[in-house]
Order: sequence, then structure tokens, then C-alpha cells
Amino acid sequence: MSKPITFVTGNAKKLDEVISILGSPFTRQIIPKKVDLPELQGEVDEICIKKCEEAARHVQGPVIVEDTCLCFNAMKGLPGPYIKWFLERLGPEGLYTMLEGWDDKSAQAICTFAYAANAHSKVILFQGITEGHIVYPRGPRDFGWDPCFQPDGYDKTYAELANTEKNSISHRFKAVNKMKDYFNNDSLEQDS
Ligand SMILES: O=c1nc[nH]c2c1ncn2[C@H]1C[C@H](O)[C@@H](COP(=O)(O)OP(=O)(O)OP(=O)(O)O)O1
Ligand SMILES: [Mg+2]
Repeated sequence: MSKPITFVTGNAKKLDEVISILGSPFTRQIIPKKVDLPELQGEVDEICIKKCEEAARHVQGPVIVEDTCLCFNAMKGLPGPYIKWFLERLGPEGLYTMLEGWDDKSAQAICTFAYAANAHSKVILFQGITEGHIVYPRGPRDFGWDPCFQPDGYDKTYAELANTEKNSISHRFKAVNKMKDYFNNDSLEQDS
């Protein structure tokens, strides 16, 4: 039997989504652990690798972390990994207002998981991207920037979609599925 994996996150909503996307037939047990890890600045892959290395130092055993970006194409990908601080100060309305001067309201939601088998092993990344547009906020306010992100092909924001529907198209869904494939198929020889 493989060891359980600790998911280090300070965000309960993320954890809920990951657990419901993973579903029951997953080969490894996931143990949540709430630690607000320091997040360095830089490109998203580098931020995730460092966040995972930091988490691996906290946890004696296999660990995953996740970092979420919201990238405005008009702003060449900003706020990107810094979205948390923009959201905290400006709220979803303010995110919408940031793009007032631009015709291009398109955006990408990017979810990146980072996994390390232990504190000394190489970090592996799994990324999912969902394309959409930044709109004036609509829908419930219970998760981050969901009210102002409308995925392409839908006339509802993430916040207006049922949880199961968001979880079937989201950036997080796509990343979790890549991670799931890895643990179901490829991981055995690397870290059993
Ligand atoms: O699907 C999502 N829909 C709407 N908002 C979201 C989503 N996923 C993350 N978010 C928010 C949370 C935080 O304001 C920022 C990402 O920052 P991020 O560092 O990845 O999350 P966090 O600090 O809350 O948790 P963690 O302890 O796992 O780093 O975007
Ligand atoms: Mg964070």
C-alpha cells in the first residue's frame, strides 16, 4: 500500500473542490494540512516548485501543494500568481474595473499542482488551464474570483454554475485529472 499524500493548503474551498473532483476511486489517501506557506515571487512553475519544497520540509512524507493564477491577456498575464492580493484589496468588482480601459477582457484560470515524494525528490507539476472572460461579478460570493470569471462557451460565471458543473470544466478539474493519471499509471516505479 502506498503512503498517504498530504495536501498542504490554507484554502478550505480548494480542498473541497479537489476532494470532489478526485472522487472515491483514487489510489492514494489525501490528508489535508493547513499551513499558510510563504510564496515566493516569479513565474508560476518556480513559485509552485518552491512552495512544494517548503511544504515537503513541513511534512515527513509525500506532499502536494497547489497554486492558482488568474491571468488577464490584456495585461500580458498579470495579476497571474499575485491574484490573491489583488482580490483581497479590490474584490471581484475591482478586478473587473482593472480591465475598464481594455477591449480585451479575455483571461485564463490556471491551476498548478506540485508533488514531491519526499523532501529530497524532484518536484513534479500538473497544470490545467480554462479560458474565459472577466465580467461584472454575478453569483454567490463564497469562493474568490468565481463571480467575475465566465468560462468560454458558458453564459454563467463560475460562481453561477453548480459546483458539479464548475468541477467538470475548471482549471482545477484539468490539473487534478493529470495528477490522477500520474498516480494511477506512472508513479509506482518512482516513489513506492
Ligand atoms: O477556483 C477558484 N475560483 C475562484 N477563486 C480561486 C479559485 N482558486 C483559488 N482562488 C483564489 C484564492 C486566492 O485568493 C487566489 C489563489 O491564491 P493561492 O495562493 O493559490 O491560494 P490560497 O493562498 O488561498 O491557498 P494555498 O494555501 O493553497 O496557497 O485565488
Ligand atoms: Mg497561497
